[in-house]
Amino acid sequence: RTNRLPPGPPAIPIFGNLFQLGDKPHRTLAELAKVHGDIMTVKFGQTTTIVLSSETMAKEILQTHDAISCNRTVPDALHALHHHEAGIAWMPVSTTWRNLRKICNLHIFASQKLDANQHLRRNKIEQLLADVGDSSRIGESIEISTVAFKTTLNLISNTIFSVDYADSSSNTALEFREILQVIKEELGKANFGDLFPTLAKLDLQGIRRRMAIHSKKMMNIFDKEIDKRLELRKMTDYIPAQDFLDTLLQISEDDNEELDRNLIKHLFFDLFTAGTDSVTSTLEWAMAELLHNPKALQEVRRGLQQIIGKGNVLEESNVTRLPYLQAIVKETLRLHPPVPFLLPRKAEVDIKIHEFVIPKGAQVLINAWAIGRDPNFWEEPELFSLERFIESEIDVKGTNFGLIPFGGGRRICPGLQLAIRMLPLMLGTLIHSFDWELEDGVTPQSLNMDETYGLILQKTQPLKVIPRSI
Ligand code: HEM
Repeated sequence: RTNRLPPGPPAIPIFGNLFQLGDKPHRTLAELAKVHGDIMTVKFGQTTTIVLSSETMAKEILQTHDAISCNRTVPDALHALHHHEAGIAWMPVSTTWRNLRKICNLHIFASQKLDANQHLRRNKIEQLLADVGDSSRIGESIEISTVAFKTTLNLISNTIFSVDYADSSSNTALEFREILQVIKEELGKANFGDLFPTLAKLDLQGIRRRMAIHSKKMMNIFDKEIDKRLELRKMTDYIPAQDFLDTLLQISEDDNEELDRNLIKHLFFDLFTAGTDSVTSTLEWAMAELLHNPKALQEVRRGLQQIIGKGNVLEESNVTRLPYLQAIVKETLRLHPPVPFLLPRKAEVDIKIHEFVIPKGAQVLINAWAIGRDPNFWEEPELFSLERFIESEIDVKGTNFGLIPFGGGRRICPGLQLAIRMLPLMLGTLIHSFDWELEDGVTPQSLNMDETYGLILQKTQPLKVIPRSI
């Protein structure tokens, strides 16, 4: 029987491509995985979506059939400004996409490049320390997602432009943050056009129109950054900034066919939208899990004290010697992958996996959340345990299909290398420099760990903690 797919549950879309069962959105992923096994069909409107929820199914798509499933189904909102044709995350696999990936891998996210601009991130970590230090002096609690977002946005904006976009005193930064927020809200809305593609052009909810207005504003900010830099680059005594912008302008000057201004701006759009919330959410979950599991926190802190020493700062190069710090990042990404269904893929032809055929044109979602908790792959999957990654080869880099928070195959997240530098650096710094107290009445056991399912998997109750200087 090769053409049968199991029927799906009654599902209603909560936004774009994603689903809610019944009235409990935060249980959605658990329901999908536990009730419906490792392959499930969801039909709604004119769309058919196949959800895959096991390591073996993920491997079929991300490895065996990657070549015929590596294009995306694109949310209608992203047709604004033709982003789906120029943005690396959404355009089909093509010569332009390959070039952009090559540029990212070789010139932006390569180890030597990230080594060369780590001072940009170091500065932002010092600012994080100063901000948290201010709160600790007056004994006030902080929302981890707020400081995590500020630091992540600054880390990314400095890595790209050598500027602070999380610095509220500049108008551009303020405007940028507002636009980013509105874009995320529009992208998170249930869009009728995604379910009935033949009606999408009518844009009944105005989502595409508003996306176009805000994306244009964001592109204008990028234009200004590019113009400013081009002026600087004309000066004879200009010293290159070692950031992404300089690198991309150099590549564009060498060969404008390969990379023009439009592609650069759409690339920035994707880097900011893909990078900020995923890192922020992971950091918040990692802190929450450590406070929920004090023994794990002690273990990570002990390692930091031994390797870094009291009063010294953590550097990116120290992380390889801190296995528990690396393990906490992996364990957090296993339990709380920020992009729980990865980004959607599309079956270009009928795809046969095991005894099923995924029909041509169907949207394929890989449930990384369920795979990270699959008892057939993980021992005691609900248990938060750093030990499972000590002396284990399992990594997040797309070759172990039981742990795929960054996806896999051709479309694996290109920001992976940057993310796995930023996360331990921020997390290690917060743990090494401060003791963290939960607010009155909250104990490690009673800390709320509910997940809310939005564009990104978030903590339902933001984590609030009081830092105490060590
Ligand atoms: C914890 C952090 C992050 C996680 C978990 C994450 C996860 C993901 C996932 C699941 C995908 C889709 C992969 C697939 O389809 O197989 C993706 C794609 C992407 N990510 Fe990330 N990401 C993170 C951070 C970043 C950062 C920091 C950047 C850049 C600054 C970034 C840029 C991108 C881009 C450009 C794509 C699209 C790639 C393509 O379609 O060719 N991500 N990411």
